[in-house]
Amino acid sequence: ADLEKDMDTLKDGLSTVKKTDDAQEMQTALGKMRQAAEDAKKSTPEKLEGQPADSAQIKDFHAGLDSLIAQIDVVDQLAKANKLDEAKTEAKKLEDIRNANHKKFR
Ligand code: HEM
Repeated sequence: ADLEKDMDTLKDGLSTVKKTDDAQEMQTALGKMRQAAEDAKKSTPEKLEGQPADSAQIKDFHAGLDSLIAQIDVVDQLAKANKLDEAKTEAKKLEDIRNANHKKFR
């Protein structure tokens, strides 16, 4: 899928994670977010077009997505333990990661 589509999937997933009071629904949304973040690594942001795959900026882009995936897993563990309030608190960090990376790559 293209990067915009993956980003839209992340957006929909995050909105569900923030809203839902159902641990199963939260986990399903996180699973879709995780897949989209993995898939996004196959794309090159417009800003970085023409950069070699081993350039520092492309590596930094991948690292940003890996940090998002790591935090998705933190939220998922809490959802799995049915700790939805804690999961939502940790989900705020997904927005921090988004904002920091959008500043760099969007
Ligand atoms: C939960 C986290 C995130 C959400 C909800 C999110 C959401 C979005 C949305 C809605 C767009 C606009 C898509 C469109 O044009 O239709 C976008 C664009 C973009 N995002 Fe994210 N994003 C997230 C995390 C990240 C991360 C971690 C990175 C990089 C490591 C990133 C990189 C980008 C880039 C590069 C674009 C512009 C697309 C392009 O250059 O082709 N995003 N994002």
